[in-house]
Amino acid sequence: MSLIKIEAYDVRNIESAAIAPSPRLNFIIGPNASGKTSLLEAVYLLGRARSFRTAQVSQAIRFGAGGLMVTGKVDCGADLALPIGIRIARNEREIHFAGRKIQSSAELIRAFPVLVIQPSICALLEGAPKHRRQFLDWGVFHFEASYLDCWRRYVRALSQRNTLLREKRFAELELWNRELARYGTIMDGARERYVERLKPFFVQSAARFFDGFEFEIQLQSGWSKSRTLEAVFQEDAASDARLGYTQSGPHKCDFSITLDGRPAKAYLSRGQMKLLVYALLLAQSLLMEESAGVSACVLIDDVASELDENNKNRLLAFLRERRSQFFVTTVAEGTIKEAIDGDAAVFHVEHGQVMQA
Ligand SMILES: Nc1ncnc2c1ncn2[C@@H]1O[C@H](COP(=O)(O)OP(=O)(O)OP(=O)(O)O)[C@@H](O)[C@H]1O
Repeated sequence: MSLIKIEAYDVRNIESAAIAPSPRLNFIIGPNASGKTSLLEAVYLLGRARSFRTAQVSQAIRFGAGGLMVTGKVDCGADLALPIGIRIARNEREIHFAGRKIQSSAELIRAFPVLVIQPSICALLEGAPKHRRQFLDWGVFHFEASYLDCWRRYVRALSQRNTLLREKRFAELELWNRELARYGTIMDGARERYVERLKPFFVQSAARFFDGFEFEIQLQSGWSKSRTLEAVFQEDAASDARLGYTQSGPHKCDFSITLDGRPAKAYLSRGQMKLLVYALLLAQSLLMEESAGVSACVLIDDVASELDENNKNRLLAFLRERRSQFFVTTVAEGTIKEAIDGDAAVFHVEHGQVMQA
């Protein structure tokens, strides 16, 4: 899936921009603070209905404007291009896809899968486990149609169980323990399958940046598999009640990456960590491209940051081989010059104005 047209209004410093991107590589070039990230933000909003820069999407509205709007056309293959659009005002949000208004951002996420790689992306491996759960869940969501429903039911049951624990209403726990175990077990199975699918693609993409390193992804389910999930919830009820929350379960799931059996994040340099995260996210897009029959649009903000010439060139060579759509920003045209081929589109951004080269 790729965006073949995009119009953005009042997104950060962009008052209005209209571009016709390439279905493959798109380079966005401009000085600091010109609006390159703002353009990526517009694309991200179309696929996620939220910002990748801030938790409050309203902060993406241009100063002084009442709301922002992004519209586009998604090429779904087989000569089918569907309109997509989002409008965000301070207290309301409206999403349209294929000519109708949609209520949940889940539909949008499915319609236009978008991934972002930004300078702070190392948080994926170095930050809190919630980043890694989001990474997994976004991936699983595109493979298993029932996953979202299951995840929602789990979250609801978890919240109920935590309330009962805090209020010491133990007689009512059993029902929620069962509900939680039922959906938690399904979620765990889906995450395990996803990681198994991802592994060969991760090995493939990591091999592009690291010579002779053997990385492995280790999934931690969130509880010790020596007990069933239902047994965990039943047996831990007393200690959970003392804490006031459910200590174990798929909501505590995490994964780590090891290098020859050691935690990679303890040994790699900053630049290597960045490459490892690149490898992980590109593996996610590769997996989609090869197995799910759809491809994600990948946004790469400030491609040259922290990468040496050799690694940056390896990355660009890798992108050129892919069928996915990429939007890549840089401050200096020289950094990406060699990757500009006949299929690529180049955009220059200055003071919030976007010009197609
Ligand atoms: N809501 C907003 N309204 C107007 N301007 C904003 C808003 N949010 C951020 N800006 C400004 O928009 C400008 C462009 O920011 P952006 O992050 O897009 O720049 P950039 O080209 O990616 O720069 P860099 O290369 O430094 O990362 C900045 O001056 C920023 O302060």
